Amino acid sequence: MGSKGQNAWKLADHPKLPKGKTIAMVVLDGWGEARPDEYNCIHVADTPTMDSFKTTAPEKWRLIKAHGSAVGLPSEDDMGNSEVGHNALGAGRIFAQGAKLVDSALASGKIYGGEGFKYIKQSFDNGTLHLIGLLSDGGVHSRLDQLLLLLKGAAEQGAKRIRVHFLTDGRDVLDGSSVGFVETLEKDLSNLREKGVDAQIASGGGRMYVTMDRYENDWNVVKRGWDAQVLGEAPYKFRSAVEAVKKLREDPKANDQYLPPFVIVDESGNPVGPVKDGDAVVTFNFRADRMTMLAKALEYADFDKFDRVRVPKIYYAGMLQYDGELKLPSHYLVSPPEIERTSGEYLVHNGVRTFACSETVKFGHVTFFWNGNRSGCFNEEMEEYVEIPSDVGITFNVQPKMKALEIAEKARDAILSGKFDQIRVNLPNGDMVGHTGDIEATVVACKAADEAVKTIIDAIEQVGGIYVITADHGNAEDMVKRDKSGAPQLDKSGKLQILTSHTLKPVPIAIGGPGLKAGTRFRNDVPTGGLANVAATVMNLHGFIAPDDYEPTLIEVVDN
Ligand SMILES: O=C(O)[C@@H](CO)OP(=O)(O)O
Ligand SMILES: [Mn+2]
Ligand SMILES: [Mn+2]
Repeated sequence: MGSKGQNAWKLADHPKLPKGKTIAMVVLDGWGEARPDEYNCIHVADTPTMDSFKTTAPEKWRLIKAHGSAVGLPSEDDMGNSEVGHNALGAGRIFAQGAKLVDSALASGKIYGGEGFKYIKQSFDNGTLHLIGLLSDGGVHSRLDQLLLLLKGAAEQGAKRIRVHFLTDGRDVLDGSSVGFVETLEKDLSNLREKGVDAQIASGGGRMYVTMDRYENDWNVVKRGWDAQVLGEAPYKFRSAVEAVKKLREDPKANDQYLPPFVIVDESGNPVGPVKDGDAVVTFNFRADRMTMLAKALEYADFDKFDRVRVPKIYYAGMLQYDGELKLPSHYLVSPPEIERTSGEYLVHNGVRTFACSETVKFGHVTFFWNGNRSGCFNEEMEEYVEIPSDVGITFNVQPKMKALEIAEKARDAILSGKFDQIRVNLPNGDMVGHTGDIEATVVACKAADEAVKTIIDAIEQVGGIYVITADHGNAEDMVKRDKSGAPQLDKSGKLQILTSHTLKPVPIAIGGPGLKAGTRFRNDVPTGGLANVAATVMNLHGFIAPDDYEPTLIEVVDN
């Protein structure tokens, strides 16, 4: 529990809304609102439940912002993502997020005076500095410009030998863009070499196949990365990284997200950058979920998830600290946002019993991210978190229904059990299948998510409860890259450019159910409302007024 006294957690009663209603809080992952055309999979799909909210009760349906400054990102060109989206939903306030904090630490130079940088600097005289992370300008997990600044800064601070181990993206940026990012990186590294720094790329692989698994769905992914990055072993060996990516992409089934691991070798065929005793490692992603597993492998003495074979004694720092509860990693270059006093923590102190559920690939979204990047419950007696195992080793276009039905059934049972006041789920389909770029499969995915919503609201109907249905950011509602006028863009060969990434679109929020007091509706004086306004809204529906510093509620109760 937090350090505040019990009284400080007490929420004031809402003057009009009762306590004790069962509330379903549903987050459709990657479900935005966009023009209804053939590349909008939500529009194409049969989604009668989600449609009905909009058409039958417009005063209980609206759009909210889910990108840019509304979720603490540096600019309005930054698409939303699950981390910042669920942070905002759960915390009820907008925190300057990792991307922004790293930008300012680099701009001011403060990053080099911090504890984390001083720690890794100990390797600079005799060791190598390794940088591991996602190579793109997507801005969801990392950013190329930040990596380039860090490389330059580290060299100025005395790093003499640098090795970069990159993961290709194709998920937050267009598939195929990896080659350009590697070329840019190579150029910067060659500038450093001209200045006398021994700087090179040492290994690579696609983010979804190498290193960036999350929530312990498949440790093999992290192992493939470990073997290449730390041990210097991989099925493919190349003399140059640009050549590696180009060659591996020649396989007609290849894409940036799933490139196999490779290492760069010297003229005698030896890997140029395995990690050795006395080296430093920095994982340069600012976002937590897909770096936590590697952080554990790099940091923990006791580790049994795979055979690490060789565990070098290194100075390891994360770009940020990824898990505030586990204090993982213990060294980091930039302090993470301090997301405290989240709605989940308030609600347990006010007697609200919570059930949270998703499948593995989104499980931490409604637990870890929701609770401000903190693993575990606040109070085990008041909360139950249920994880449904995700399918492993597949791309989700082959299984577009994912575990939506199972999640909905768990939620239904939790609602009907009477044991919980809040039932919180994430439905992954629109996002996970949207990221594959497979339009047909994404249509199936959207329908499955809609059916899951139906199961949940039917249960709410039975117990006289309330539902709040929203999303964390867009994805499935737009599957093509567009020009300024909104027309789909073609690539050089005349092919449609498929958008695998999230979008800048707003997301819907709908409230309803038999437990919703008559006269409850969306206010019209918070037109710029965003995800951070949802926490106060949900607190109201539980019968409480949110703390003063929370973003304002979206609802009002008018006397009929
Ligand atoms: O898969 C992920 O890591 C991101 C995209 O990079 O998606 P989301 O934010 O929806 O988790
Ligand atoms: Mn998401
Ligand atoms: Mn996503």
